[in-house]
Amino acid sequence: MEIGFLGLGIMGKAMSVNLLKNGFKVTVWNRTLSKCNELVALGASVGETPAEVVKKCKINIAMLSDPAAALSVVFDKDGVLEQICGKCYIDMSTVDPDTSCKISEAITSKGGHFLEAPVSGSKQPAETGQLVILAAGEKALYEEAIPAFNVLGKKSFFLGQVGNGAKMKLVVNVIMGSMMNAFSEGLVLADRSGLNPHDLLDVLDLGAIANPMFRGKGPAMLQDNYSPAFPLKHQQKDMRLALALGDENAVSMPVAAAANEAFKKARSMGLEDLDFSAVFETMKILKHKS
Ligand SMILES: NC(=O)C1=CN([C@@H]2O[C@H](COP(=O)(O)OP(=O)(O)OC[C@H]3O[C@@H](n4cnc5c(N)ncnc54)[C@H](OP(=O)(O)O)[C@@H]3O)[C@@H](O)[C@H]2O)C=CC1
Ligand SMILES: O=CCCC(=O)O
Repeated sequence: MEIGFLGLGIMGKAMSVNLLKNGFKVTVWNRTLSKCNELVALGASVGETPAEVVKKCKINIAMLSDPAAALSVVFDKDGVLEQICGKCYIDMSTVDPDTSCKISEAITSKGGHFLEAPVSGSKQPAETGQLVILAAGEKALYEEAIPAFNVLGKKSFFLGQVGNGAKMKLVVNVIMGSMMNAFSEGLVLADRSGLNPHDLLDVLDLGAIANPMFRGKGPAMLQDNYSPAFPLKHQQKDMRLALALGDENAVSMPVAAAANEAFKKARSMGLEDLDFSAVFETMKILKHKS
């Protein structure tokens, strides 16, 4: 199966490398075209534009930063829409349900097939094919994409109509963003009240709230190491989109709203390209001042 892959950021690069290593032919495109070179060295072909990739490949995957990028790659000149008739488009970016529906309607009205399939899991699961895939849209395309999903992920869910994948992803990430804030506050509180925060990590890891995120990110955070796996700017984007979903559905979300403010504060401090765990830095400053 030949797959077109649009967007070679942290996730897209790891996912397309994984597809190549597992025997798929892959044609890649990235806005900054030079990022395609590493993939070419591993056997990928390159398309000069999204339209060129879609013209060549029956199944196309996108992994783009945000709603604006997802819309631009589909609707702009030389975009996906120009060649989509009879072709398949799977958007794995994290976007809001409205963006996903807009893309779906445009693609299907041109005779293309659409699936949204955002993922849970970060850089390392993308490298090792351990993502959790949250698909929704055309069931026949979901079934056709299973061989690729089986390489990219450890489990795929089909969630029904377009928008449900986006909603599930936003709900997961709003919980994750709130947890990261609570974790950061706890680490600062332990430190400022005279405890060893490394002891806190050990205690947490043995109790009812042990989880891979605390276990994986905690030690790095205590060394001020925020090498980006999931960039903070994307986590804040997901908080913003999840809060908008809460707004639409009259769901009061005070915890998420407070967490969003901390991520915004981190962006204002220039931390947007670091890992989202860098929100910890905002807590350190606040506690210093108090
Ligand atoms: N990192 C993670 O842990 C996870 C991320 N996600 C989601 O996956 C998506 C990608 O994340 P990630 O790989 O980390 O992000 P990166 O910031 O590393 O990559 C973003 C990609 O989007 C492209 N892009 C940005 N703006 C535009 C535009 N206007 N037109 C065309 N292309 C554009 C970038 O191109 P260029 O190289 O030219 O800048 C790059 O290929 C996001 O929606 C994110 O929320 C989901 C799960 C985990
Ligand atoms: O959207 C990003 C999710 C990151 C993760 O699941 O660790």
